[in-house]
Amino acid sequence: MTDLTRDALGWSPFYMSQLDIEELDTLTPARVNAVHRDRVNALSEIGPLELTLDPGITTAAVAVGDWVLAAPTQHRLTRVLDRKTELSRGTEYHTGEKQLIAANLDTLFITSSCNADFNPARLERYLAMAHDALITPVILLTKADQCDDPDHYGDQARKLGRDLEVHTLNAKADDIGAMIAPWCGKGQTVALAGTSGVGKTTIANALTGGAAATQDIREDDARGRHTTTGRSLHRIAMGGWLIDTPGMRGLGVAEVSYGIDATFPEISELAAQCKFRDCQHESEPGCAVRSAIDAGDVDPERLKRFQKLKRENIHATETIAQARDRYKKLGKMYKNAQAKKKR
Ligand SMILES: Nc1nc2c(ncn2[C@@H]2O[C@H](COP(=O)(O)OP(=O)(O)OP(=O)(O)O)[C@@H](O)[C@H]2O)c(=O)[nH]1
Ligand SMILES: [Zn+2]
Repeated sequence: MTDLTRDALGWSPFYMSQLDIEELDTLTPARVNAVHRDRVNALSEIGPLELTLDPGITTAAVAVGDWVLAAPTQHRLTRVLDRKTELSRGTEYHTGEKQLIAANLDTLFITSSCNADFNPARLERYLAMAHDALITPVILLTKADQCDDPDHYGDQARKLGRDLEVHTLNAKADDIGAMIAPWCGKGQTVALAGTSGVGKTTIANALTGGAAATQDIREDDARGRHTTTGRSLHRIAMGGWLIDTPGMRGLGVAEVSYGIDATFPEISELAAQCKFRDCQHESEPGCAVRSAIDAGDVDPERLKRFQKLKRENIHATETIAQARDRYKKLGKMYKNAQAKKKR
């Protein structure tokens, strides 16, 4: 039997503090494990629930991993609780809207392989995303068994952060559970990110005993009906939870300026000492970053990738902000036209 107590589901004082006394008496906290067009599924102390949404809440505002309050007898979701962390994607450039990917993750396993897939710039993008969302990143480098010198990759990866956790492994044979147990214990929530073929499914299956591979499961919902739906919050043997949604598999980088600085601390800290506040660290006088590179203290390749990621981030962020402006203007135009019609 799966333990569905609040603690086992990842409940904490952070969520509890958001409830008032009446809510505490009448509503049931539940953790979302599937989001559909018009309803969500959630796990709670009283079992799995299928919930429709109160007016004013749309499923676009709910993510797998969310804690919600449910009125269980009416099978309704009444409120989404504030998130500890959130992963989202700014795909809708026309509206500037974010697409939610996962909520309340504690750890992101950034996965690559000890082969040509290994790419510091790509790993840094994922690191920036995790840092930006305040999610702990852990790097997993698979296919160590197919490589002569896995430590070479491990060492390269460790240079991408301070005290960065990096593990090289054979995803098909190693005891992955034991290796990453500290992040997968009771109530902890994790996800796997990385390009296609690096071994995410293999690792997910090792952690969940195959549950992640089985996207469609038949089970009785709260009303005793049979439902067949894709669930995306999977129980890990050590007591944690793995979020595996299609969105998790195609993460990009946008609006992560804080995360970029946190991913390149040796550069962002020096940048504060540059003579000019908007120093680009190209050829400006009094550039602390350039000095450190000349002195051999900072890797020039890291600076190049830092600058590239910053440029891309500004581009994406501006696009979203500009789109918002445009839509505001459009909205005004529309209102004016309506007002004229009425006159
Ligand atoms: N030898 C070896 N093979 C591995 C390892 N990790 C994964 N594989 C193999 O690599 C292939 C791809 O692994 P998957 O787990 O499907 O990769 P994925 O990241 O889930 O790929 P997508 O589903 O496309 O995102 C499979 O044939 C795995 O058996 C490893 O550490 N060592
Ligand atoms: Zn500078």
